[in-house]
Amino acid sequence: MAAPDGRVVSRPQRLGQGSGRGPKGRGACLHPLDSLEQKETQEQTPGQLDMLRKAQEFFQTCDAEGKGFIARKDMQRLHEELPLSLEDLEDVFDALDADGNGYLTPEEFTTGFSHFFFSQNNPSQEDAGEQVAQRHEEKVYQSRGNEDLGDMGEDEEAQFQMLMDRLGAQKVLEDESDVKQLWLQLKKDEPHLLSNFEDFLTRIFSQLQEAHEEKNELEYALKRKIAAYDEEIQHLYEEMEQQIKSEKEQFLLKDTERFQARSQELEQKLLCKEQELEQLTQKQKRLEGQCTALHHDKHETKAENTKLKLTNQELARELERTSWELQDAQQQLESLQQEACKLHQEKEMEVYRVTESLQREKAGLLKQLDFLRERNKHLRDERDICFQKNKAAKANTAASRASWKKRSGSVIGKYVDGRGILRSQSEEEEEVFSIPRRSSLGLSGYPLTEEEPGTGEPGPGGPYPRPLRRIISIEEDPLPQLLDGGFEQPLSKCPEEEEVSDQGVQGQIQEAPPLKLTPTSPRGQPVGKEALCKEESSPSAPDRLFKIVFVGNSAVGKTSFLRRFCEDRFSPGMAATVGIDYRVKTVNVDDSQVALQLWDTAGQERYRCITQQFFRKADGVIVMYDLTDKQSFLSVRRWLSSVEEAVGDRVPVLLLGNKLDNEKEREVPRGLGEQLAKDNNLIFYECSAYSGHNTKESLLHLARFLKEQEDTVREDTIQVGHPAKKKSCCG
Ligand SMILES: Nc1nc2c(ncn2[C@@H]2O[C@H](COP(=O)(O)OP(=O)(O)OP(=O)(O)O)[C@@H](O)[C@H]2O)c(=O)[nH]1
Ligand SMILES: [Ca+2]
Ligand SMILES: [Mg+2]
Repeated sequence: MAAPDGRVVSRPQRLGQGSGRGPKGRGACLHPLDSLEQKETQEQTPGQLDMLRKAQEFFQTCDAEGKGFIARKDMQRLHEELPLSLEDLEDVFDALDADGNGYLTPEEFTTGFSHFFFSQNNPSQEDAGEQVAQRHEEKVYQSRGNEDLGDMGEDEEAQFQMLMDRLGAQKVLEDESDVKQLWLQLKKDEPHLLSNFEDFLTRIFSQLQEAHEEKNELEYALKRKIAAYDEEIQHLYEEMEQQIKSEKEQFLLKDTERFQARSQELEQKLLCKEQELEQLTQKQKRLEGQCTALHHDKHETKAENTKLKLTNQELARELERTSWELQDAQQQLESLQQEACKLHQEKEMEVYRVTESLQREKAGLLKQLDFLRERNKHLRDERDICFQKNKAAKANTAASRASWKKRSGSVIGKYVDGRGILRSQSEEEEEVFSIPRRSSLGLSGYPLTEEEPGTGEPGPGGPYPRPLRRIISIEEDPLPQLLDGGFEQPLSKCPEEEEVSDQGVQGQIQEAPPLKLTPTSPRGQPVGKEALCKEESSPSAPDRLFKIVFVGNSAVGKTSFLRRFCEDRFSPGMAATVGIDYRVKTVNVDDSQVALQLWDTAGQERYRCITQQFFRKADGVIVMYDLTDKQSFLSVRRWLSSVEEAVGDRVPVLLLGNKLDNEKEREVPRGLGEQLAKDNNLIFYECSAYSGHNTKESLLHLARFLKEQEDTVREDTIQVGHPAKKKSCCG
């Protein structure tokens, strides 16, 4: 059996508790009776046989089922046969169960049973005292047997009582009668067994007594143990109670602490809430105050509102009246504006007429000048002839001729050599093309070049007297007299006539009749002269005028472009423009005549400040670059910014990439020009003054744009309160 602590505890097997491991399991093959019979045959003693039989009988009584062994409870069946109590029988069983396994085999039973009887037949093994006692018991047994037969004698009674006393049976047995009867029977029937019986009884009683004592002891030990357990339990209980008490106290302590903390917290919260409540009450009071104030205000506002409504109505009436008045004023203003417009146009035309007359005067003067030059030439020729006659003066004449050749900038010198002989045209052309970018002169014809200072015309009366230098300003607005009745005839002839005139000097000599002269030099074309030619298809006077300023680096082809546009001609090797020049050209734009005053500026750096001033009165600007010259394109931005500096972005700008004919030397891709135009809101064309490609188209585009812009502005100014806006050029 396994104890809780793991140790194996062995215990004597008890009936009813055991696992049923009976004597059969030990291989007891012999039937108890067989073994008894064997013994019977071996042991010849008749007493022993009797005893064995008796024992056999007892065994069979107990083992009624024929199991072959006797259990503790089987022993109780002997209660009726023997004068023994149930407790006594159990004690007997314990005594017989020699190996203590809880079962009595037939051997154990008979051995234990016959022990008493055989001990009598082997006296050598017993001590003498015992033998005496046995004999005495025998006698008792015998006497008892006698008594049983008849009435029991007093002697036998005394004997039995003595026996009982000796055995101390009174203490153990309650009723002696059964034992007495058995004793008597035995004494009478088999007196030799009496002593054995008495021995048996003695043993039994002594064992019973021992058992009793043991029981008492055990009872006592049990009581003690119980007391100890009780005490221990009591102790444990007390300890537990103590513990519970302390736990309780601790818990209570904690609980109270918690409770206190919680109550403090709650108190604080309560305090806070109270404060909040107080604040809220104050707020409520304040709001109530405000409410009442607002209520009052509302009433006041209501009254005011009605007042304001009335005022509003009055104002509305007034507004209506005012708007009527305003409308009247607008109508008046409109009519005034129209008048002003008309006046402006008239003024413009007046100016145009004045400048045109001036221009005519100038043309006349130029012609006079040419005539005078011619006269001068003739005079010189005459003089030269005179000189030739004079041989002595020959050397002097040669020296003077050499000095003339050096002055490339002089004009009259071109026509006269040192010897007074007219130079041939081919000679002059050679000179022109050997200096590719020679400067031309400003509009008014006065030399502006600084690279040729001191280039004087050594006339017969010493150096040529130079008049005051002057650059014509755009503000003066000089215009050829296109609108005058008689302009057409003389002006249409101009280009051919002026081909020969040089811009170098313009005397104030008058009254000389104009002469038709032969062209002397392609470089001699006066850059400052006006292209007074009018479009053949426009017989009527122009109804508006636009001033357009041409800018761009030097040599991009501005002058060439203007020449192509105005005269439909191209002359290679144009001289660089000096100062400023202008041409006028009338074009047809959508059934209306538009005069374009085209201002040709000098691209050279030193004239920039002059150019700048001309932007201010410009209606449009043309910025030109040479598409075979990257640098000229890079300068476009600078030109644009100086235009913007002067006029902001109110003026439309046409960007022209010239020299399209020279495609193989192109340095500026078309895309770049387009992109630049797109970025700056410009009109863009690539053109060629040489081939005439896009010259008319581009300028007509600009003219149309200007016209449309002006139309819009006019419309806008009529509508009051709508300021004119600049239209997008490249849209
Ligand atoms: N191939 C070619 N050459 C041109 C074209 N236009 C002008 N040129 C030449 O370029 C040179 C300069 O021409 P100009 O018209 O004097 O240039 P510009 O812009 O007036 O120069 P500045 O007066 O100094 O500002 C001349 O030799 C012209 O012959 C063109 O369309 N094609
Ligand atoms: Ca046994
Ligand atoms: Mg030029």
